[in-house]
Amino acid sequence: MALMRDPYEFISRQCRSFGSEVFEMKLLLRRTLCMSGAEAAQVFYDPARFKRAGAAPLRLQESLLGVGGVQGLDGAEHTQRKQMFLALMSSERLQQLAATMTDTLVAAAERWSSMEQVVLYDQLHEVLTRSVCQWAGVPLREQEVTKRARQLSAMFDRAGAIGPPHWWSRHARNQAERWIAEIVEEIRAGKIDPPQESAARRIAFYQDSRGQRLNPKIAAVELLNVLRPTVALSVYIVFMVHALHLHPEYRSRLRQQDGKFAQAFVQEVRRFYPFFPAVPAIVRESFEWKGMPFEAGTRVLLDLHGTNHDPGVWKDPSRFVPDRFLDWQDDAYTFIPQGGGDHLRNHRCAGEWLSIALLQAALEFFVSKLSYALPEQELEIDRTRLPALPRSRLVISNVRLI
Ligand code: HEM
Repeated sequence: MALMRDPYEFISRQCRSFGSEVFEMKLLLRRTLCMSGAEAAQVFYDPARFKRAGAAPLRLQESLLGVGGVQGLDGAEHTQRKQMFLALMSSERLQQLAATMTDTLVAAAERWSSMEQVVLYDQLHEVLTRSVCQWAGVPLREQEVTKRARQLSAMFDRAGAIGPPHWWSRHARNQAERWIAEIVEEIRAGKIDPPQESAARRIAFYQDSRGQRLNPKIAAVELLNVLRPTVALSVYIVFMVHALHLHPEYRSRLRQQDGKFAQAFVQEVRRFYPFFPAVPAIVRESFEWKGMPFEAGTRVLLDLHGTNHDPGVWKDPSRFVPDRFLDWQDDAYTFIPQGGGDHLRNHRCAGEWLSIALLQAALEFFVSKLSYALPEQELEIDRTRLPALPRSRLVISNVRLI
């Protein structure tokens, strides 16, 4: 299928060939509308027009997302659950996680320095698993780190695959949900006592509008909604190291200047590199847009990657130019690598600020704290896999802490 063969470019390419921001196609035998661009995003993030219940394909719920989590909620129930996630993201807490990740990177780099070659993508899964479990109040014994890192990474790294890798992703989700549901029950029983402000405690004791706690399986889905995507930041960190390698001219500015240029660099990594291709929703009530009928119940995909590369908004969109973000006016619909609209009212990523904080800390680590080389390898980005990655998964060598 064309979308699976070319997940990142398909929608924007078709839009260009039809000369329209919206077109119709059949996806898994269902009529599906695909939209691209900032204007499309503004319509897509209007909760009066779209809902999320039933939007995600079953194969993604069984692997990447889980069933019963915030992604599939609408209206007041969504806002209340989303508030719980956003309450975890104070800047103080994010700085704590960034500091934990940097310490974990330093410890890992000591090991890497005795290795001939380090496959960064794989190593980062363990670094981020250790860091986020500690921050979120999830107990993790040393001997289970590798197993849990594999389970958390399989949920995003294999979810989009076909056949056995996808089944492994589903199996990993089942195992991880069982692990976390048990932890939730132990927290409720007072056998584990994570810190007050931790995700594990907040989610275990979260109550809905009727004063009901989440059932342990759904609580596990939500706690995994914090752990899994934090480990998925390994994809962006690999892209960041890839960008540093291809653009060494930025290194001295990153070392010398205040955080503003580092932030611009991180934003450009999020804009430029392919990660989440598109997000789905269902038309709530029929309406028409750009001459296209949007009938109630139709599935719609919003093109995230294509919107971030819209030549009408971004000058030379396929060039990596961090400076474009130095005077960029933040807006909710033109730059949407982690969804658009409002973080509370819409389904925009709950972990966007966390992502930026960790990417900035990782950037500082790779620029100022680590010396390394890139041996010969296939650095070309494989855009047919989901998520896209350099074919080599990014190998570094001659690692030394500075
Ligand atoms: C690794 C980089 C990340 C990417 C590319 C990413 C991307 C996204 C995207 C595209 C969405 C859906 C937006 C929509 O449906 O409109 C989303 C939602 C979400 N993300 Fe992220 N995300 C990332 C990291 C994180 C992190 C670190 C966390 C938590 C710590 C997180 C938690 C969530 C949650 C809970 C939702 C559901 C929000 C809702 O349905 O209201 N994500 N993310």
